Amino acid sequence: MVAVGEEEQKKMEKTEMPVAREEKILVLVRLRPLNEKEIAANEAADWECINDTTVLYRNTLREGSNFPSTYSFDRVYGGECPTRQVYEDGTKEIALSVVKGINCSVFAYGQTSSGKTYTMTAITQFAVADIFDYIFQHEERAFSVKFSAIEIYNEAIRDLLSSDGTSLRLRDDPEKGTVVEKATEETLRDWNHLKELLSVCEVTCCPESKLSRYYNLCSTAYKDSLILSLALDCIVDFQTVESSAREFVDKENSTTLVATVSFIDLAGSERASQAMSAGARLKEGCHINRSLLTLGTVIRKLSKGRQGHINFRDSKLTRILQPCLGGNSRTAIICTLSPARSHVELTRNTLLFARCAKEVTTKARINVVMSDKALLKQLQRELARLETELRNPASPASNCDCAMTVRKKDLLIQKMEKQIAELRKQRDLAQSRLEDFMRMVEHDEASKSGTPHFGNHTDKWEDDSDTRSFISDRLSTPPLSRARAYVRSPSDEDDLDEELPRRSEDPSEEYCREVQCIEIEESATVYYNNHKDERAEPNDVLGRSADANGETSVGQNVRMRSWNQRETVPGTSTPPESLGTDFLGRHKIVFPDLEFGSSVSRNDSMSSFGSDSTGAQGIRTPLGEEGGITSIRTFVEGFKDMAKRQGEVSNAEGSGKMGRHIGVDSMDMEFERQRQEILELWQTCNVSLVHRTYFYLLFKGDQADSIYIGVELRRLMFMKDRFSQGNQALEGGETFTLASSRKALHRERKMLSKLVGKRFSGEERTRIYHKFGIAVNSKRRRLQLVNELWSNPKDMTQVVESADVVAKLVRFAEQGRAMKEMFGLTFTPPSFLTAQRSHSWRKSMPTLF
Ligand SMILES: Nc1ncnc2c1ncn2[C@@H]1O[C@H](COP(=O)(O)OP(=O)(O)OP(=O)(O)O)[C@@H](O)[C@H]1O
Repeated sequence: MVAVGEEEQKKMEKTEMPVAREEKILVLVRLRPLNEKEIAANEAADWECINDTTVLYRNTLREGSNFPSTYSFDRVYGGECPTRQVYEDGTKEIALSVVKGINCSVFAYGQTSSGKTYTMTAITQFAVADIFDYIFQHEERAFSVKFSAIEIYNEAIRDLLSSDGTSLRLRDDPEKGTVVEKATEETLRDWNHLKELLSVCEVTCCPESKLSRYYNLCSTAYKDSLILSLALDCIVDFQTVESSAREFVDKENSTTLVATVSFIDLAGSERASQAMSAGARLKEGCHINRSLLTLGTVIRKLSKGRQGHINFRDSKLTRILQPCLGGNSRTAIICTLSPARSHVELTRNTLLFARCAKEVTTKARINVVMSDKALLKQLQRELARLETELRNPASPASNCDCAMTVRKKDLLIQKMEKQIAELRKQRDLAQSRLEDFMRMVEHDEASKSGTPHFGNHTDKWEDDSDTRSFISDRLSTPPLSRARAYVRSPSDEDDLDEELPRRSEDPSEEYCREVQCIEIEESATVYYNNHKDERAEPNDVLGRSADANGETSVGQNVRMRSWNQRETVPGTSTPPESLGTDFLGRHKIVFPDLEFGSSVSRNDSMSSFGSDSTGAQGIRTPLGEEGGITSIRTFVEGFKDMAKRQGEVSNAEGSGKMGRHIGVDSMDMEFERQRQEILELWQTCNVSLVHRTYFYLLFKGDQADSIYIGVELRRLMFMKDRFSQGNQALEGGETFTLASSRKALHRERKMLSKLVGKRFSGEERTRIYHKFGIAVNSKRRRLQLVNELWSNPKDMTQVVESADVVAKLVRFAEQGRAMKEMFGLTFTPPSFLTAQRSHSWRKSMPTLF
């Protein structure tokens, strides 16, 4: 083996060829002239090379066909073009790569008598001559050229340099890939020696083989060879070239460049149907068909990018050609064509093959083989280094390695400890939820059997850490500061989906924070403290009292805040920020978002418009210069009317003037009407689903709840009015429109959809999907579900089910009064009011879970 030094190898790699270079197969097309027979048969030449790269089909009679009329390749050559040019243009560069340690191959593909052998004969001669030329010109390098030749015939491989005629086997070599086992290799001395060897091949090859014809062809210009070509798969000439710089020969640390150039003359590409179809010929036809069909399949698959299995092993031909087709080789394919009209289909097939072939890439690299000595030396060096390290663990290098390893391990341990802690947390949480669930079951059973259950709920409340923290958050954090914590600029909106999960691992916490309160500070307690024993003025649950002018005013700094302080959910905002008393003792409402001033004194005499039983009429007035005032007035009017009605009802009931039966009926109807209106307004104003759920579950239509319901109704009407006028609502420095409220609702639905998988088991989800008419296997079913939630205010069953689902998603536990207080409405209505029966919002709560 001849060797080159490492230095030299590096130099070659740098300057002449990268270690591995990906390139497409070079595809050349050669169109031969009409042969004598074709001319004699008056054949027309339908194909023409119109420039260096394009072949044109010029049969105008067939213009209507679906086939393209032009085909382009790296180079095309017409009939007049000599083989020398075909060789010089591209093939030479590829073939000579072998002297630089790069495998290469040149093969000819085409139908019988299209000129494959004619071309390959010359190409092989030119290439071998040039290789020797190169060798002689580079005396500083030591070359060795070895020659071998095989033929593949009926899927049998024969060694053409051996006379015993036994068929050779293919072997998969871990380093060299597929090799022909025991093939004779002759070291070439010069060009004459090659000619001698070729004559040996001529004797040993199949009498009908291509090689014998090859030599015949040298003296014959034309031959009809259809049958002969079918009798042979291909002839492959291998020339293995090894080289090194002479100065490194026999040096211990030497390496060798080894590469092979293959010249492959394939059989005709005709289909088996064109083969002779009897006896031994049929068998030959089948083999040929198999080889060439496999070649076609392989090329087609490779041209599509090597996806899936490539069936190289389906034929001997493709096994041998594997490196040339997609591996470590530079490859040129010369596709030969006949221009005759009678061969148009075969010509097209060849062109299609060529088209695919030009998409195939190979990745050739310089093949460096180390001599045994060099390899041994390198291994010894490596061994010595490892031994030194073992003997001396304190060496700086190993110390450094150890320290690095320890650091890595430490980090890993830390990470795992965090994971363990997280898993523990999750386990505890799961446990507590399980306990909750068990309590709920117990509670349900207890309530069925008539046992009071509020205590159970209280237990649940105390045990549910999420809910507890939520409630304590609500009660301990001032609503406005909480709101500020969630203020977003409009530009943040688009990022919400990405941001929300980062803000909190559990999205439900976000929702807990979103549910805010209306605070009527002091009023309730003040009223209650002042009037708990004074049933003389029981009719004003707002704590209003008649002033000197007989006007009714809101008592003791009744201040209102939003049910939902989260500014990104405008549907839940409440317009008046505060109601206070002005210097006259009359009560003022402060609307920081209104343009006409920060404070408007309320004077009942201004209130010329009447409100209906709900106070809804006046609110239709637009918020203009005057309209804004009237809307506010209406808002306040509503409160008065509401309180008045409640007073009347209470008085009537208290005095017994109205029959209880009549009172109950009318209140039921009123409650129903208000409820329906609120449900619809929630939908219209895009109110948060969590808010709807909390409100729905907390306020059941008890007498004590009527104030909340009234406030909610007015708030929503006010909001609807603002939105319908295209106005914005300002809340905590942030403005909202109907569109932004819709966006906020959309975001909320998305967040809720993320909780569906967390909060419900598979079985529960199936039941819920079923209830909401969502196909269990449909795409994005969670999103479908949350889109359905609270979507139809007229469908009470859906409302009830939606409330249940959302409550479960945000882990709401019905806490009655405690939750109401969390909302900030801390009225304690007089006992005669609370003594009434309830009109439940939740008429029938289906069992979902
Ligand atoms: N470019 C050319 N110029 C002149 N004659 C050519 C050319 N190409 C091929 N021929 C002639 O066409 C005939 C068939 O060529 P050749 O035997 O090389 O075809 P082939 O494709 O190898 O066929 P087969 O598959 O049967 O081996 C030969 O007589 C050859 O001399």
